[in-house]
Amino acid sequence: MSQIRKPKLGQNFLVDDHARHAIADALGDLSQRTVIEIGPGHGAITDILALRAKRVIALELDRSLAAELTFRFREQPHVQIVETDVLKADLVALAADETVDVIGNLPYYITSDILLKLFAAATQGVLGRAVLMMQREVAERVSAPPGIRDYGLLSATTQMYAEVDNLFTLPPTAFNPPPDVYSTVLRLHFAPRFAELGVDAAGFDAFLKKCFAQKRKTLSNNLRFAGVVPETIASNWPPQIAPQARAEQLSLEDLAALYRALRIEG
Ligand SMILES: C[S@@+](CC[C@H](N)C(=O)[O-])C[C@H]1O[C@@H](n2cnc3c(N)ncnc32)[C@H](O)[C@@H]1O
Repeated sequence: MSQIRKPKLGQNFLVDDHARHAIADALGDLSQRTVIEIGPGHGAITDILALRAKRVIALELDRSLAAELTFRFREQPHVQIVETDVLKADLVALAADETVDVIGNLPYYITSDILLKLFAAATQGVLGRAVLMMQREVAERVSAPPGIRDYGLLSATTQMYAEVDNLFTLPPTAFNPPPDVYSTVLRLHFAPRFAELGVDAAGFDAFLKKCFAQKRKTLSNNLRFAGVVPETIASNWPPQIAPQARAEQLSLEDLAALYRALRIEG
């Protein structure tokens, strides 16, 4: 391949044939689905999607890779290659009133930003599922249940928007060039929980940031530090939550109950 790799764009291309099929398989039957692929690269996953999906929209920032794929799929109108930064793409407009799925061996340097972008689209109801490969340590944080060491703001935020399955982990040798880290594939089934838990998305997202601001602090100290009046905390603290609890120990149900009790805005 004549392509010059751009390490800054997270270009570690998947070369394990079994793995690229397993990633596509994780989205299930795609014959009636539109799939948005993030960072198609040389098309390791795109080639499989093109055979299986009703429609594929692949978003690639690297101009020469986008040109390579545009040429390769020039006679397959159901495969659209868009040269763009995924963080600037309008996913809701691309979905065009359908519920679409997302797939991607992500550029790891912007994993969190991509997740936040997907969550915003999920609140618009346009996303079904996503199968995403990311650095193993990040995947462990995303999928950790409360009370586990890895559980934190990223876990709580993700789990407000989606059910998360940790599917499998790949060694660096599955890629060319091999990255320095192991990689894990997660499947997200988007099902935002805000209405069910009686909270508003923007306010509760901001509240979670306050709750998890400093891991070493108790939850009530984090809230005080964020400017919540101590009397408000003392008089509204739900009885089921221990006064010295840390945010990392609490379920989303408990955090939502606390948010409702404190009626914290923004
Ligand atoms: C880890 S590689 C995966 C490539 C291919 N899907 C594979 O599995 O072999 C990440 C890809 O994302 C692309 N990329 C990096 N930053 C991007 C961005 N902001 N928007 C869209 N694509 C991006 C890179 O150019 C690269 O092709």
